[in-house]
Amino acid sequence: MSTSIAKRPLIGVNACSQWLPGKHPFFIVGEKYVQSVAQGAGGMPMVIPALGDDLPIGQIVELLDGLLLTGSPSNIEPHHYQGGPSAADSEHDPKRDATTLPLIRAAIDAGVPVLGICRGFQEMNVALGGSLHQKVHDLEEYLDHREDKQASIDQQYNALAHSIEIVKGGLLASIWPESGQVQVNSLHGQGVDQLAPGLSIEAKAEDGLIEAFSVDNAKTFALAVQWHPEWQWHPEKDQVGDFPFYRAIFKAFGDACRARQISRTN
Ligand SMILES: N[C@@H](CCC(=O)NCCCC(=O)O)C(=O)O
Repeated sequence: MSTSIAKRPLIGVNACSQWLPGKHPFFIVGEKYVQSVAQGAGGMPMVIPALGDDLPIGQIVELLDGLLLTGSPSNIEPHHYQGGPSAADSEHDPKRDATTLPLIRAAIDAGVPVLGICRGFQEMNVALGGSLHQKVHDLEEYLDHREDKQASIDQQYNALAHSIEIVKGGLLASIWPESGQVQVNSLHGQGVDQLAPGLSIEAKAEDGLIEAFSVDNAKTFALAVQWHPEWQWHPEKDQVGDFPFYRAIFKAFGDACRARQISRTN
C-alpha cells in the first residue's frame, strides 16, 4: 500500500512485557503484527507499552484510528474471568492483562476500530465479560488446536490446520463473501468457553469451538479471530504463501481505520 506515512491512520499495536534472559524486562511486539498493520491495513503502527495503570488510556484512545490486539504465547490470568487455577506450566503476562483489558473497553466505547488476533481474541472476550477454556485439547469434544511444535515457524503459520464455518449475514461474511467455509492456521491452547454478553459468533471450527466474533453494538469495526491473519505480508497477490482471506480481513480493518481518521480529523 503506497499511502505516505503522513496520511496513514494511526493504529495501536499492544505489546507484551517479557524479561529477556540475563537482561532487563522489555516491552515486545511481534514484527508480523506491525508489518500487517503497515502493509495489510495501510496504517501507521504505534506500539502500546504494557504500562498498566500508568498508561493514559483515555488520551491514547483519543489519538487512535484503530487498535490491533496481538497474539502471545502467554495466557490471560484466570482471575480475570473467574477461571480455575492455571496449569503449572502456564505462562502469564499480568502487565499486558492490566493494560489490554481496560484498553479494549475504552477503545470500543470510543468507537475505535478493533481487530483482535489469537490472545487478542481471547482478551476481547474476557474484557467484555466472557470466559475461556484453559486447555481446549484436554476437552474431549474439541480438537487439539495447538501448533505442531516440531514444525518450523513457516510450517506452523502456513498450515491450514482446520476449517471454519463463517456465519451467514455477519461481518466476516461481508468481508469474505467468496465462501462460507475457509481453512485457517491454528496456534492456541486456550479458547472461548462462555462468549461475553453483546458479542455475536462470526465463525466456528469444525468441532464447534468459536473461532471469531464481533461486538453487537460497536460504533464501528470490532472483530476478533482466533487464527493468525497477520501471517505472510511479503508475498505478492497470487504468489505462494498468499492468503487472500487473511488479506481481506486487514483490508476491511484498514478501511474502518481510515474512516475513523477522517471523522477524527475533520
Ligand atoms: N496463549 C494463548 C494465545 C495463543 C497465541 O496468541 N498464539 C500465538 C503466539 C505467537 C504469535 O504471536 O504468533 C493460547 O495458547 O490460547
